[in-house]
Amino acid sequence: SGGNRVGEQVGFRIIGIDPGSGLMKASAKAIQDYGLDGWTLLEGSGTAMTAALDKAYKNEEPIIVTGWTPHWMFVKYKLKYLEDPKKSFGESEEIHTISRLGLGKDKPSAYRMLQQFHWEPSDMEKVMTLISGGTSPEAAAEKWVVDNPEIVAEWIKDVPPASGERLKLAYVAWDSEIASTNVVKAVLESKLGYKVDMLQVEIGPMWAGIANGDADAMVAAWLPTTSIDYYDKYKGKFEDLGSNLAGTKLGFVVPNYMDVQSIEQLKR
Ligand SMILES: C[SH](C)CC(=O)O
Repeated sequence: SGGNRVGEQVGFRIIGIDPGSGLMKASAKAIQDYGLDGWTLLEGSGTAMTAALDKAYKNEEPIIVTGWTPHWMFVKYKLKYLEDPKKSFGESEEIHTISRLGLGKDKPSAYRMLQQFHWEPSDMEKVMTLISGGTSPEAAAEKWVVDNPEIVAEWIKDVPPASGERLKLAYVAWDSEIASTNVVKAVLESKLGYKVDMLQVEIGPMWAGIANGDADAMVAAWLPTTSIDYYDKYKGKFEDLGSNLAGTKLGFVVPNYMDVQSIEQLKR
């Protein structure tokens, strides 16, 4: 069947990202749901996954990666999601902003800005694409802030400055969260006078850091499904400030030059 041909072409391997991510959990579920016996989901990182994709794409070689939207890879390459009729990857979700308990009292300006932070997938992809092209995350974020004064004005509406106060943002090194966290930092610093530290950690320590107060906030909670394990584990020990982006997607992603359309075709 098609699964054998495509499977043989990619060595029955799917190139994944960091093991704790919800995307990897959903990917393992898809392998189970579609009966993909003999297939291996390779653990790694977002960076390693995009490096493998770049190499394969340049040589027009077959590859299957775990992918998500928003992502610059859909701007840079001609890619498609494999159809997921069993909905192993769930529905489109939202990314939520999460803060430690008490942030609203201790740092009201940052708290208010974080509550008002909301943008579109196309906004995030602009920053991600600049970064993937070699611009530093800080410079890409600052450029986006300068280029989008009306959106930024919404985020800081009725927010008094807090000159010199410190704030700690936790994040996981996914290209989407590198973009969003740097944009939030740029606005907090340039518009509200905060000194922002960014703490890059794996997903588990990110949630633990918010729950134990080591970090003030993060803008990386994909919900209601992707981050649900951590959301449930730390329930009551964080504050959900709501959605900062709507319209995400998760799945298995392949270059358009591959003749495969659905996850079902991967079955041996
Ligand atoms: C990889 S997505 C940016 C988020 C997640 O999988 O938890």
